[in-house]
Order: sequence, then C-alpha cells, then structure tokens
Amino acid sequence: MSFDHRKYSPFVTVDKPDRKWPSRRIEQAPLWAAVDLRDGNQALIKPMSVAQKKRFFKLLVEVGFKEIEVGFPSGSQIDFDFCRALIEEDLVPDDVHIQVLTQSRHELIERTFEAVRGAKNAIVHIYNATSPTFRDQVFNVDKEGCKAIAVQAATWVRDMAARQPETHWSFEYSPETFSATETDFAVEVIDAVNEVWRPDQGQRVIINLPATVEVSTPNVFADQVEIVHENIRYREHVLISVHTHNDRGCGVAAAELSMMAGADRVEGTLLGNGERTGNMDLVTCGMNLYTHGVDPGIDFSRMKEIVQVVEEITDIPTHPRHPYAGDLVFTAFSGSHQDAIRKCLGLYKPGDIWRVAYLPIDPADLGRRYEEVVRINSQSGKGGVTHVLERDYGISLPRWLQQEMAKLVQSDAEEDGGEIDSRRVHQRFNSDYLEVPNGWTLRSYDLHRGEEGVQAQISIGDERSPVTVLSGRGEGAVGALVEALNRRQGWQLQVEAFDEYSLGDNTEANAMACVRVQVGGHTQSAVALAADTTAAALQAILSAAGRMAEAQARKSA
Ligand SMILES: CC(=O)SCCNC(=O)CCNC(=O)[C@H](O)C(C)(C)COP(=O)(O)OP(=O)(O)OC[C@H]1O[C@@H](n2cnc3c(N)ncnc32)[C@H](O)[C@@H]1OP(=O)(O)O
Ligand SMILES: CC(C)C(=O)C(=O)O
Ligand SMILES: [Mg+2]
Repeated sequence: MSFDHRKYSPFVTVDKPDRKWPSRRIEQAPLWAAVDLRDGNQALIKPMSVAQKKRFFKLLVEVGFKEIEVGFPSGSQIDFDFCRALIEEDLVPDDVHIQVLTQSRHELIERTFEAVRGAKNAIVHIYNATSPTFRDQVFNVDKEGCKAIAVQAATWVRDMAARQPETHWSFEYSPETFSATETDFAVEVIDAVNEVWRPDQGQRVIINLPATVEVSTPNVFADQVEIVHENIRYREHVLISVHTHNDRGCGVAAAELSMMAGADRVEGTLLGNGERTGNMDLVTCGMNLYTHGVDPGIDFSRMKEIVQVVEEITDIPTHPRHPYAGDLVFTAFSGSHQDAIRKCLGLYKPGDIWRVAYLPIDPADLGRRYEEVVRINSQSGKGGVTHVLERDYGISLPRWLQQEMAKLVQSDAEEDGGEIDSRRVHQRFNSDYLEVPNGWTLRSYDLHRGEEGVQAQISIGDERSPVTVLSGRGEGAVGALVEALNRRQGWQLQVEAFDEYSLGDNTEANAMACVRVQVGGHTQSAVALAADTTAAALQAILSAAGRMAEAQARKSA
C-alpha cells in the first residue's frame, strides 16, 4: 500500500509547560513587512517585470506598509534593476524601508549591497537553513558548521554596511526552517549572529523566525517563538519577526499565536501568494485584528484595488471564499442566515458596535455593497425574498404573503437549479400578485354609510372590457364588495388575510393592500397599489376575485 502514514513522524517536539501566550490577547498591530515582491514573486510561474514590481510597490506603499521586501537582487537582473530604479527614481518614501534578501554567500551579499547603494533606509536580510534535514542533507555540516555560516555572513553584512554609511541600515537574520529546527539550537545561532551585530549598541536588528514549511500545529510554533522570545540575548534591543507559510492551512493562525508569544513583526503577502500553499496572508491577518477593534494600520478599505492589482500581477485568481476578499464572502444564500442578517441590519445604526449575525464585518468597510449580502437560490427562505423586495423595490410584505411568495420563488429556484436575481423575484411579485386580471380594474366606487352598514356601487372594467357595476352591502367597503361578488359569481368568498399599508411620500401610490381570499377551499392572494387605502383594498379583493374566476374558467374549459 503506497498511502502509509508510518512513513512520517513529527518534525519537532517542543515541551514548554510554562507557556504564557495562551492567556495573552493581541491588542495592537505588529510591524508588518510585505514580502510579495520577493517570496511571492519567487513562487510565480511568470516572475514580475520591473514595471509590475513598481505597480505592486506603489500599492503596498499607498495602503501603508513601511517595510517592503523588494527582491533578491543578487539572484536576478530584474530584481537588481528594480532596486536601482526605486533608488534612482526616488520612489521610496522617507519612512519606508526597502528589504533585500540574500543567501549567506560573500559574492551574493556584495551584489546585494551594490543593489541598494544610496538607499535612505534598507534592510539587508540574510538566511541559512538550520534544521537537521538541511544540515545533514543539503549543506552537509554539523551544528557548528551551520552556525559558522550565519556568523560569517553576519560579519560580511556588518562590514559591508559600514562601507556605505549614507544608508540607515537594519540587519535581518532568518534561521531558515526555524519551525523544523531544535529551538535551543536556533537560540544558539541567533545569539551568535547578535554577538556580531550587537543590537545593544544601537544596530537595528530583526530576527525573523520562519515556518519555511509549516510542519506543526500553530500552538507548537507559538511555543517555539516564546522560547526564542524568552531566551535570546539582547531581547529588548531586537525585533522578533515571524514569517509563516501555509502548508497545513494555519499560516495566519501561527502568526497570530506568535504575536501572543512575543513577536513584534509579521512578514506575509497580500492574499497569501507564495511558495507551495503560500505565505501568511496579510489581508486575513490584518482584517482579523480590525474585526476585534484593533487598527491594523493598513488601509484595507481599498480591498477591491488590492485584489485587482494582486490578481493582475500574479495571474492568480482570488478564491471566491477567500477571507474578507472573495466575491462570495459577504453573501448568504441560506434562509435562516438571510432572516437573521435582515433582522440585525434592520436594527443597526451607524455609530453602533457592529453586531450583525453571520457578518463578522460590515461589508461597506471594504467597499462592498449590501446588495450582495442576500442572494436567492433554492436554499433561501422568506427572509431572503423579503429582504430583496424591501431593499431593491421598497416593498414590505405581511408575514403570510412572505411565506407564500418564498414558496413560489423556491420552486422557481429548484426548477432552474441556480440563482434567482432580485429582478426575477420582483417580476414574480408583479405577475402573481400585482397585475390586475382583464376586466377587473377598479374604475370608480361610491360608498354610503347608513344604519345598515355600507352600501357600495363599484364600477370595474378596462379598455378591453365593458364597465360592470357591482352593488353590495356590508359592514365596510370590503364587506360590501364581497357581498356583491358573491351574488354575481355565486360564491361564498371569504377573506382569510388582509393587510394594508400607507406608503412613503416618494412613491406613486399612497397605499398598498394585500389580501388572501378563499372560495370553496381554493385560495387566491393579490396585492394592489392605489391612491388611497380604500381603493387599494377594493382593488386587491377584485384582483384576487378575478384570478379566482380565471382559474375556475380554466378548470371548466
Ligand atoms: C525559503 C526561501 O524562500 S529562501 C529564498 C529562495 N529564493 C531564491 O532562491 C531565489 C533567488 N535565487 C537565485 O536566483 C539563485 O539561487 C542564486 C542566483 C541566488 C544562486 O544560484 P546558484 O549559485 O546557482 O546556487 P543555488 O541557488 O543552486 O544554491 C545552491 C548552493 O548555495 C548554497 N546555499 C543555499 N542557500 C544558502 C544560504 N542561505 N547560505 C549559504 N549558502 C547557501 C547551497 O548549499 C549550495 O551550495 P553548493 O553549490 O556548494 O552545494
Ligand atoms: C528566507 C526566509 C525568510 C523564507 O522565505 C522562509 O524561510 O520561508
Ligand atoms: Mg518564505
């Protein structure tokens, strides 16, 4: 059998019973570093051109990133040229640090310094992998040899930086594969690097802890980060950064738990493009903070533009269910969700704390429209149908009619197998309830109230049929009309449900009436709009009666 779990074993085991991070909360945003132009770029089928990098860089700056890894300039001419363009064309704002990655090799570090010559602020980022797999199989070094690579590179970086004093330098070291490295050994290597860089003497130092490959549950990674946080020398002078990947689907969770465990800085990419399953997604991580009332410091209200630029440059579509950014993440199709959303949105007022069922965030904050929140298919119920009629047409229906209409719309949706848009819901409403059957239009009415109730004379008809006058008596106008109809048609019509509303001033009609009548066990509903409530009520009864008469005629034909 080839599918055999015994082939695998846990990569790292960490035992830290005194862990403190589980009871901490994230109360402020970390320092973000966007690595789209390097880690994201190195994972693309077609790496970015200089022009594309410029466009992406501009977006990152505009939305608020202050540390941006712009490339691996010793690795490709495009990345080198892009660094030169940023500097020579003065494209980097004074408060933004550009970051460049290099292997810990002399000639590559040299070329990297050449690439950023003249920058105002630059972060030189060196790495070497420290895990047993790499020591044993890739570099063929023991622990001392591994540490020596890092120390040697740190020394080259320190010395080369000293020769370019016009730049304000930050140094970053990543024990690549940190998540699969014995944590005490990672601490040893970090200490050795810091002994060269001496953050305690004023050098800005970032120690970046990568889950180069995510190999454990995020709590294990948080334990590893907390061990580094508690044990490295010069901790108070060092920025601890995390750089998580998403191999097990927990890249964001690992970054979040790391912040609780002491990380000050988080590296990631917009929408999570990156090696294999991607880098930690800055959009999700930042927006998670926002929904807890913490300012992420990044302007995610430009989400549409972020998605558009990232998609265009990476040529990778955004999943419709991508947290916060996907096309469908603010849409509810299912009935009970729609009902709860409609009720909560109805109560929400600007300035309130957001408490809307099923919507962890106000779609409007991300430039999304309420129109997309409720969409109708066969999973929808009365709440959804009611919501779209109210939202798009200003029509509010009584509960009994909501239930009736929802059944009609659901059967349409089941027949079609797809979505029913709000125009079609409205058409259904018009054709099944509002349209007046031929010959049943109310032309005029004359009501006299006397001791025996109301005496009504009601003229009906339209251009296609002669005018008929119906006379009846009842307790009110509706009762009088019912009596007249029963006499004319030989029915025992009963009004089962009746609701009428005055409409807002900006509508053509001032009143709406909804009725359901019953004749011989058959029911028929109708809605009418008219200039006044009496006319609306009479027309609604006439429309229901007309439909009933048409149905009877069809049956006997
Ligand atoms: C986890 C990450 O994302 S790390 C970033 C990875 N990104 C990239 O690699 C993109 C840019 N890279 C490149 O363009 C190329 O790798 C280059 C131009 C930098 C180097 O290319 P090459 O000189 O052909 O070397 P190559 O990349 O194959 O690296 C292999 C050699 O470098 C050594 N090496 C690899 N990583 C490191 C490191 N971090 N520090 C020191 N040496 C390293 C290897 O041991 C190997 O040495 P060997 O030839 O003696 O066996
Ligand atoms: C070089 C480092 C930071 C990296 O990208 C990784 O380990 O994933
Ligand atoms: Mg990476």
